[in-house]
This record gives sequence, C-alpha cells and structure tokens, in this order.
Amino acid sequence: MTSLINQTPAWRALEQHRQEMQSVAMRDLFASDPVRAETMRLSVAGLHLDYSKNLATPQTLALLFDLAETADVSGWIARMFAGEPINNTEERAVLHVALRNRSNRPIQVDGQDVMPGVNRVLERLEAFVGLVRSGEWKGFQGQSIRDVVNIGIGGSNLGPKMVCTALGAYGSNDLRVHFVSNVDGTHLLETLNDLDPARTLFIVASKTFTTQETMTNATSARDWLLAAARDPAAVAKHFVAVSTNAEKVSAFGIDTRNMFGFWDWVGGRYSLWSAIGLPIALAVGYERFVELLEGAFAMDEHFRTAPSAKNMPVVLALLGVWYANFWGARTHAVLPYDQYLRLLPAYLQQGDMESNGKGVTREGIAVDYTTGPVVWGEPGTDGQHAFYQLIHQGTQMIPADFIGAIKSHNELGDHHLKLMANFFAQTEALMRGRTTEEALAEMLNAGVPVERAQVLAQHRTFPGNRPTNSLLMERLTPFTLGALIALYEHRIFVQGVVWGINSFDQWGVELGKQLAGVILEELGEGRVVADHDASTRSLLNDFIRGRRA
Ligand SMILES: O=P(O)(O)OC[C@H]1O[C@](O)(CO)[C@@H](O)[C@@H]1O
Repeated sequence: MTSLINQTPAWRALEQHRQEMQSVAMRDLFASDPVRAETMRLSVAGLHLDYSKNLATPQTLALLFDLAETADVSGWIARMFAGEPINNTEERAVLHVALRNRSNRPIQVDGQDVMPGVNRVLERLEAFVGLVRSGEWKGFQGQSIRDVVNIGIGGSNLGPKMVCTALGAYGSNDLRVHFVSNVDGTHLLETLNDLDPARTLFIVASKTFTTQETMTNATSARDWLLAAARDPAAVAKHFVAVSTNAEKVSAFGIDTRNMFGFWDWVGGRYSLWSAIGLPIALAVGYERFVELLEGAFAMDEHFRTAPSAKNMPVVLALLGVWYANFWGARTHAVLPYDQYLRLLPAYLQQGDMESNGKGVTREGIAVDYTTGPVVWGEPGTDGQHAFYQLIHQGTQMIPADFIGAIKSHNELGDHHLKLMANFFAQTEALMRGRTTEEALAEMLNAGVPVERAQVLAQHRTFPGNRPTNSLLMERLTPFTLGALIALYEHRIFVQGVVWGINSFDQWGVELGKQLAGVILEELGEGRVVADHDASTRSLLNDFIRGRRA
C-alpha cells in the first residue's frame, strides 16, 4: 500500500467510531452484555487471554478487523512465513519463525530451503551443550566449566538473559550463566570478580561481530583469561562465538569450529531462538530449549492460520493501534505478576521500540500518525507501589498487559494467592473505577463527617475505563514462555504492518554510533576540541580537562 493508512476509509470509520465511544463506560458494557467476558477471550498454546476489559464493542473490533484487511495483514503474514524479503531496506527475509519451525516444513530463501541449515546448528548446539553440562568440556587446567559468561548487547543479550531469568526454576547451581553487555568496565569486572578463569566459558554473541561494546568486553575478557592461563591455546577452550560473521570471529582469535552460526534473515532482537539462545540451552538444558521453540511454534501456527477475529497476536495488535491512534495513548505497560518475568518489559522495549520506533513508511514517506509506543513496566506488585497511581488517576491513558500464572514454581504459604489477588483487583479497579457517589457513600458509611467526605470525594474518585489485557498461563514453563514471546513478536509485526512501516530494520541507532566513533578518537587524543556544537564542545573539554587533573 503506497498511501498512508490514515487516508483510508477503514481509518476514517474508526475515527468516527471513536467519537461514538467517547462516553461509553466499560462497566456499562459488562452490564449490558452478560456474555462479554466469554466472547472476548482466546486460548492459544497454554496462554489464556481475556481482552474484555478494553474500550471496545463488537463494532470496534469489526472496524479494527477492516483496518487489518485494508493493511493486508494476512498477506504480510503469508509473505513473512514464505521467506519473502519483507525487510525491504536491508533486502532480507524475516524468518525467526524458521528457527522454531518444528514441523520442518520447507521454507525457502532465494530458492534454498533454510531448514537443513537450521537443524544442523541445532544439532551442534545440542552436542556442545551436552559436553559442557556433563563436565566433559574441560578448561585449560582440565577442569569442568562452572560459569558461563555471555558477552553481547541488544538482541544478543536481552533475549537470552530474559529467558534464562524467566526459566530460573529450571536452572541448576552447577552451571551459572552470567550476562555482560554494557561497555562500562564495571559490568565486566563485577561479573568476573568471583569467577575462576580455569572454569569459565565465554560466549561472544554478536550477529555482526563488530559491535563496539561486545568486542571491547570480549577483548578484556580474553586478557583476563590469558593473564591466568599464560597460553594462547587456552582461548579455544574458553571462548565460543555466536555470529553470522565467520571472518571476524576468526580474526578475533576464536577457532571457527567453536562458532555457532545464524543468518542475516534473523534480526538481532528476534534471535534468541537461534544459536544466540546458547546460554539458555546451557542454563536449562537442550531439551528445555527445544520446548521453548515448540511453544513459539505453536503460537506461530496459530498466527499463520487463525482468522483475524480469533488470532491472538492480531487482536492484541489492533487493540494497541486503537489506543495509540484513536485515543492518544503514547505508552504501553507490560506488568508481569511473576518474579521470573521481571526482565520481560526490558526485553520488549527493544523488541517493540527498535522495531516500531519508525517515522517513515516502507516506501520512505513520513507518517503523520503515531507509530510504536513507549513500552515499559515492572513486575507486580512492585509497580503498584511505584507508578500505578498515575495509571489509575493520571491524565493519560496507559493500556496495560497483566501477565500471570495460575500456579507458582514457588508455592510459599499464601504468597501466590496474595500476588494474584492484586493482579485481579488491579484490572478490576482499572476497568470499573469508582464514581464520586460511590466514594462519598463509602466514606459516609465509614463514619467520615459529611464535610470532610465531600472534600475528599473528588480525590477518591477513579475514572476507570482504563484498558487492560489479562494473560494467564497455568504455569510459566519453557513452552508457555516460548508462546508468550512469539505472541509479542507477532503483535509488533502486525502493528508495523498496519502503520505501513518496516519493523525489521534499525537505522535509528546508527547516527549515535557514528558520532561516538569520532568522539572516542578525540577523547583518546586528549587535546582540547574546537569542533561540535557549543554544548557538546564544552562537555567534551570539561571531560578531557577533568581526566588530566
Ligand atoms: O548482535 P550485534 O551485531 O552485536 O548487535 C547488537 C545489537 O545492536 C543493534 O544493531 C543496534 O542496537 C541491535 O539491533 C542488535 O541487537
């Protein structure tokens, strides 16, 4: 589609409908439709979604599905799964779905089935993980590996780190997995402090193998190892690489026999299913890693085949579009009521914001409507005691996803009941709100003097009508986690399709990288600089003088 989506009749119909929805209260929608909750729910791959607490009627949904059809969402889904080069600015296919294609259905890129290559890497991963976990893989002193340090950043860090944390219940203390991403030396040094070089394995994870932060950390880690081993041959026993760039891996000094490859059709932020997931397989075992892939595959199959109205990622994506483009929502909160999912919001920040933080369409036309939201969140119940005030009574709408499990991995007394009581109470409160009359009546019943109650009533009024989605799973397992991540990946994709943008490039991170390269040279030279804008110049010169002092 070359015209902007907001120029279409489907968009205009939604604008019109938005006016009609202005005074609709969600609590009335529930009151007038006794089967609302039953009709607005979906279950897929162990995930149960209740989307009835949204500012949406059957007509809203019908209009949103029209919008999806106008944007040709189903066509784009088919194109992605068919391996077409839908990442047009980089002329690449987008095939993270091939990495978890457990059916082995052939998927062609440039006339070649990618599945044999995917399976070969998986076999190599399985063998390697077996060696390390069984203790057969030995370090330079002939000892087994006790600590694994993944060195990577962005997609080469956030995904595996989030999944390792989420599957904490499946890990073991025999093999501890650490993640170093920040170029701040503190991150590496603090991590290495307690580690024994003879028993530490480094995974240098970088799609490009050129990323400044990762290469700097990898070089310092290699120095740390060699300071103890005093033999360059130790590198082969303590360093493996995950990359698409064999040449650079070899130039760094890692034997390419210790390299696990992936492909340019795997975007960094979609790569945890590839060999980038090696730390996951090391932490929880190869079989669990495969269960993660299977969960994602189940969601992929649903996404590929279900009609829009029954398609969980499509429904969630369209509701997000509804709030972003027709209600002025600028952010989207992800609120896991599960301590193991505490890194999910940070992971989704890259997944969503690097994907849909775009201002031009695939064809390069500037858009004049909102695209990707700011994604943020913290686990419940911590978030409740920090920022929920604004979600309940602030002046902006913040659509939120509540995610929780029916059974905890750590059933301790009534902790889980208390945790989930908060989950349900918050979504109910956000939907219902409390009218001024209700607030007043409550206070009067509690014996608050009339005058005082009247003063406080406004403060104790909750507007309600704040949209939430509730996602429940029986238990957080590798399978349900895989499905959950894939759900969000596809939600992001569908939103990108509706907005007409390319969700799979990330040119916006380049300029800062380029300028940092120039400034790094200047800092290295340590001479007073005369270039740059006045602000940057004085900051640089203060820094340079401060370093000399
Ligand atoms: O895996 P690499 O090539 O080191 O890249 C790391 C990250 O850097 C980016 O290119 C930009 O931040 C991300 O897209 C990517 O996940």
